[in-house]
Amino acid sequence: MFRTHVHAGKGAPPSLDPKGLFAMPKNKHTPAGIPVPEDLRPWSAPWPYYTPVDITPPELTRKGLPASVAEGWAEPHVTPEDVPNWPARAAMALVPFTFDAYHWPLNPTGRTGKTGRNLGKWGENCAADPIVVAGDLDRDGERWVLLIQRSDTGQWAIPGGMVDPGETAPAALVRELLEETGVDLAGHTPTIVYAGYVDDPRNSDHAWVCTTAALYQLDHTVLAVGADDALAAAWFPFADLGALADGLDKVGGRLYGAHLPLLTAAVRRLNDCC
Ligand SMILES: O=P(O)(O)OC[C@H]1O[C@@H](O)[C@H](O)[C@@H]1O
Repeated sequence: MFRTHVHAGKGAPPSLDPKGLFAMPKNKHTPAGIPVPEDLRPWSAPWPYYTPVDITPPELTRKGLPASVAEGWAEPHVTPEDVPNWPARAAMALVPFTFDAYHWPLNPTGRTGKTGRNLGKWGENCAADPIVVAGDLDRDGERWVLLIQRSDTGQWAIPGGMVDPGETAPAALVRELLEETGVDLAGHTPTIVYAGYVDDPRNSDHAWVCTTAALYQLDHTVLAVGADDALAAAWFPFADLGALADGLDKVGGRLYGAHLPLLTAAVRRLNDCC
């Protein structure tokens, strides 16, 4: 049985990923933050002259925000101080978080070296990630996972996306999969394999992604076509993460590294139950 230990945010161990195919995502639209030494990540560690990089893109500044709000993906609050319902948001959070002295929400993993917002919302942004697996190792000698190629980083990722306002995570799993691949799994009951923080390149000290990742198991692969913000959709070998690395290597692809903990959880679940 394949086993590996993965620290979220650190990528895969070199033995598993000698070619660096599971690298952490780089997003050309998000500047790098300042380096944060491990011992200064916790908010409790004093860092008097901490000056994170503001990663807010033009479409989320005071001037650009109205157009983004009209497009439906951004909330209208220029700073966290404008958000009216922090107690409710904190109570509903997938991963608990605290606030600083100015009542700005603080990233639950600590300092990121980045400030501002390059996500739809301040604080926690909820995503949903459908991990669709086909085939049976004993029956077929292989198992496959459905990935899409992201248009922002060019890396291969789970076909997930953000949960819309008023939408549930189960509904978002089905909607995102359909939008990005054309695969309709409405009516299927998936198994949640991961619920927590995602090491997304757009995360900052005050806005970050958490996700619910759920496993769907199909008997056979089905037709999948990249659509919406996916450049392509394809099935990759998924007997274990080594098989996935080999499959990516064959097409010269790389994994969206932030999804490695989610896929690791899926492999563990599959191998535990079979
Ligand atoms: O694809 P968009 O909507 O940009 O962002 C959501 C995705 O980004 C990741 O952090 C999440 O795990 C999810 O897959």
